[in-house]
This record gives sequence, structure tokens and C-alpha cells, in this order.
Amino acid sequence: MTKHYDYDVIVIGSGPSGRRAAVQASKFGRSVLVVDRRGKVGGVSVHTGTIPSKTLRETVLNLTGWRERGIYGMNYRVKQNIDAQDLNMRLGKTLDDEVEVLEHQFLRNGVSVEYGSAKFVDAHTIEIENPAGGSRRVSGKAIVVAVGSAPHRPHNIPFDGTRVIDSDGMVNLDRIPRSLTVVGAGVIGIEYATIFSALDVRVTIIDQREHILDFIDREIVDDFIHQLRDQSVNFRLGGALESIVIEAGQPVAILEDGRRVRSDLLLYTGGRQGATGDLNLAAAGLEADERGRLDVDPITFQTKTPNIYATGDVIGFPALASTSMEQGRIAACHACEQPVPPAPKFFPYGIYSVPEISIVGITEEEARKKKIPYEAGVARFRETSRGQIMAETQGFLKIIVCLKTHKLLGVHIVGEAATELIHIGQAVLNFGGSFEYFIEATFNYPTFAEAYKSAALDVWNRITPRHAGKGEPPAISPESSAPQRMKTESH
Ligand SMILES: Cc1cc2nc3c(=O)[nH]c(=O)nc-3n(C[C@H](O)[C@H](O)[C@H](O)COP(=O)(O)OP(=O)(O)OC[C@H]3O[C@@H](n4cnc5c(N)ncnc54)[C@H](O)[C@@H]3O)c2cc1C
Ligand SMILES: NC(=O)c1ccc[n+]([C@@H]2O[C@H](COP(=O)([O-])OP(=O)(O)OC[C@H]3O[C@@H](n4cnc5c(N)ncnc54)[C@H](O)[C@@H]3O)[C@@H](O)[C@H]2O)c1
Repeated sequence: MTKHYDYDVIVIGSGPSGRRAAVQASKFGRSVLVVDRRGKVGGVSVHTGTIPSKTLRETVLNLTGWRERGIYGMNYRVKQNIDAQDLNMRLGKTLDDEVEVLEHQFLRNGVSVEYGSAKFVDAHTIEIENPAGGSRRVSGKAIVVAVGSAPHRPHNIPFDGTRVIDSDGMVNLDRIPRSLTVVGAGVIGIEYATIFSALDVRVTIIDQREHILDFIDREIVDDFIHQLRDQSVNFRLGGALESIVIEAGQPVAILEDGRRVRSDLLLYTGGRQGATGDLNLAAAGLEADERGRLDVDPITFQTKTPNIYATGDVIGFPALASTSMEQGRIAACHACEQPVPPAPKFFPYGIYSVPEISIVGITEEEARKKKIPYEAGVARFRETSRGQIMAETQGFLKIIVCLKTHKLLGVHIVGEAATELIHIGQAVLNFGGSFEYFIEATFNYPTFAEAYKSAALDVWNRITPRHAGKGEPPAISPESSAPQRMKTESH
């Protein structure tokens, strides 16, 4: 006899992965319940993470006139006195709009939403404690754990919500500090550090590591750090934090080697951990690792209890809104016994710092480590007409190309629109294209995208022997030899 459940799919968490899982399952005609304890849909992504930080960035760039400073000088400002209210106004509107879009999406797709904190009773049943103190039990044939993550808060950090805060505390600041210390130079720390530096706040970045952003191509990071130093950002790298004390009302970060950094506000961004603490995982036959993360099958996103799936930040790397959404969709397909779409080989990484960084594919360092013969081509944004128009003096784009097959291996960008531009490279990579595509293709003019063509020509110039009187690259036809070689060789 088939067992009856209240819902075909229960999703715990309404962030990017939970939302995608819920909508996908409902598109397959399944009954779906989403449970979230926040009281509003959207998850960390909408309320404290991706959307607030990116809205803050956009507000700061607009109000400071950052993008125009190349033309009008570093003292140029659109609004002279920018205060916390200026920053929060746009934030409130954006978040409200996001929530409305999500609520409407759930409604249109017949997804039920219930607010309350969920915990397992057994592998098919959860108990939902609602904010008023009551509770009820519901059962689901499949359960998707999409509870996300929360800032890691070590006991020795004196968080007080005003002088020492984590990234959740950056939403709705009641004042703009004159100086900011950021402890932890991961993506979150770097994004906020550079956004506040663009506001002319004096920023110091502390990290125990000697090298920051070690998954990014070194040349990009070196250029990025150079630009930040030029903006007067201070770095205290290679020294772990020993303690934080409050002196004369200001937080002072004391490093193991004795260095001290005093500021108005200290932001601690030393990593995140899976929000599994309240789930009573043992009742469902599950346990989390020391960072609260769940282990899953990388193809189906099933946990070791097969009807329970886990997606998004709760499974750890890469912990992005973008990848979380795809994980949610795949888990829903599997839970609804539909074909599971394979995840594309390459996904981009976007760091919304000032300036932006975005990457897809492998770095030069990885190419060397894997002993892949490669060549790199670089194009500076200032060499494009768009760069001239926008007075973009700094950004550049770099492509990595396999010397044997001419296939594109990686794209690395620092500068304006990097997080948008990267998708051109991503498409070529996922379709297994060669760098000659960029030479042959016609791009809109004037655009930053032309930098792909210049970088490809840079590669061409480096790998093609020069003959007297033949300085220009020949027109490369679709029948030219490089794409032919691609079919038989592997990179
Ligand atoms: C400051 C910051 C900036 C970021 N910027 C970017 C970016 O630019 N690009 C990008 O791709 N990613 C970014 N990220 C990462 C991105 O926000 C996360 O990868 C994404 O939100 C993870 O989605 P998720 O589906 O795991 O759920 P989350 O968005 O983490 O949401 C989980 C939800 O589950 C709910 N929940 C938890 N436990 C329970 C329970 N027991 N019962 C009921 N509900 C529960 C929570 O209330 C929450 O609403 C950023 C993150 C931060 C913190
Ligand atoms: N644009 C984006 O895609 C984006 C933006 C923000 C966050 N995220 C995601 O959020 C996740 C978490 O980011 P995060 O930056 O909090 O964590 P992280 O783990 O990436 O970085 C933490 C950093 O803090 C340092 N650190 C930790 N403890 C320290 C101490 N006591 N003293 C000095 N340094 C210390 C570590 O060396 C590390 O460099 C990332 O995995 C990322 O994928 C993505």
C-alpha cells in the first residue's frame, strides 16, 4: 500500500536553493510546502547577504559618483554628505520588491508557504514551531534541507551589534563609520571593505593568510590589491587576530604579533557555518560536520537518508546564490523522479568588490600545476573605446588558452562590468570553443566586450611566428586548422 504524506515535497528554507527546488517541484505537478523561520521569504540571499550587499554597493557607487571619478577627479561626489539613511532608503525598497516577486512566484505556482522553525521528527516528518509558540507536524515524501548558513561567531569576538558586528549587522547600519576594520579577507570581507573605501571610509583589512583570494588568478589579485592600496586601503596580512578590546569606545584589533588596529567599527567576516543546529538531524539519521554542513551525493544532492536532499550553503563550497539555485532545481528533479540535468562544467565566480572581479575556468597557476601548455592574452579596458568614454583606466581582461588545442581554458577580469562580461567567456568555455572565436566574432562597438577580441589577438600575436610584411592576423575561416585540431585533442 502506498504511504500517504501531507506533501510530495517539503522544502526547509526559502533562499535561492529552496525557492528553486519548490518551484521546480510544483512545475512537475507536485504538492509543495516551503517552511521558513524568518517570517519573510527570500533567505539570507535577500535579507542579509547577496541582495543587500549588492544594493549597498550600487547605492555607494551612484551617490559617490565613483564611476565618474576617472573624468572629474577623485574628489568628485554626486552627493556631498552621504549618511546611513541614504544607504538604507534604497535597500528597503529593493528588499521589499524582491520579497514581493518571490511571494508572487510561490502563489502563481501553487507553492504553500508557512512561517516557523522546522525540525525533524523522523525522515519524513517535521515539526514546525510557529512564532506564536504553537507547533504542528507535517509529513513529506521528500524533504529538501535548504537552511543555508549563518556567520561564524567565535566566542572570543565581543560582538555587540554596534561596534563589533558580523555581516548580518551591515544591513541597516545607523551611521557610517569614519574608519572600519575588516577581519577576514574572504569574499564578504573584501566586498564590504572596498564598498566602504569607495565611501572614503578609512579601511584596514586583517587576515591571517599572507595571500588573499587564493582561488583568483595571481595577476588579477596583484592588480586588485594595487588599486586598493592606491585608494588608501591598509592591509595587515599574515597575522591572526589575537583579541578585540574596546578602548575609549572604539574596537581595537590586536594581532598575534602585537600589531594593533583601532577604528570606529569592526566587521568580523571569518567564514560561515551551516544553519543545521536546530534541525534535530539525528531523528532523520543525519549528522552535520564541525561547520554544520551536510554531506550529499554530488549528482543528485541526496543525503545519506535517500528521501532527504540538501542544497545551497548548507552543503558548503561553492556557497553561492547562483550555484545554490541550480542545486535546488536538480534536487527537485531527482525527488520528482524526473531526469536529472547535468550541472555545466564551468560556472563563474563574481566578486562585487570595487573594482569588480569575475572568473571562469582555470587560472595560470592551475594550468602550470596541471602541466597544460598554455598562453595568456591580456586586454586593458583603457585600450577599448568604451573604456576611453567611461574613463576606465584600470580594468583588464585576461584569457588563458591551451597551446595544443587553442581551446579557451579560463577568463579572468578585474574592472567595471566584470561580473556581466564573464558570461561571454563562460559560454565559449562550456561549448568547448577556441580563442579564435573572439577574433572572428563581430562585437557591438564601443563595448568592454571588445576586450575579448584584443586579448585573443594578444594570444595570436604571441603564438604566431611573424613574417616580414605580414603583421596582421589572417582572417580565420571556420575551416581553419585550430578548430579541426580541437576535435581530436582533449583540453
Ligand atoms: C554578505 C553576503 C554577500 C553575498 N553575495 C553573494 C553574491 O554576490 N553572489 C552570490 O552568488 N552569492 C552571494 N552570497 C552567498 C549567497 O547569499 C548564498 O550562497 C545563498 O543565500 C545560499 O542560499 P540557500 O538556498 O542555501 O539559503 P539561504 O539564502 O541561506 O536561506 C536559508 C533560509 O533558511 C531558513 N531556515 C534556516 N533554518 C531553518 C529552520 N530550522 N526552519 C525553517 N527555516 C529555516 C532561514 O531563515 C533562511 O531564510 C553572499 C552571502 C553573504 C552573506
Ligand atoms: N560575490 C559572491 O559570490 C559572494 C559574496 C559574499 C559571500 N559569498 C560566499 O560567502 C561565503 C563566506 O564568505 P566569508 O568571506 O565569510 O568566508 P571565507 O571563509 O571565504 O573567508 C574568511 C577569511 O577570514 C580569515 N580569517 C578567519 N578567521 C580569522 C582570524 N581570526 N584572524 C584573521 N583572519 C581570519 C580566513 O583566513 C579567510 O581568508 C563564501 O564561501 C562565498 O562563497 C559569495
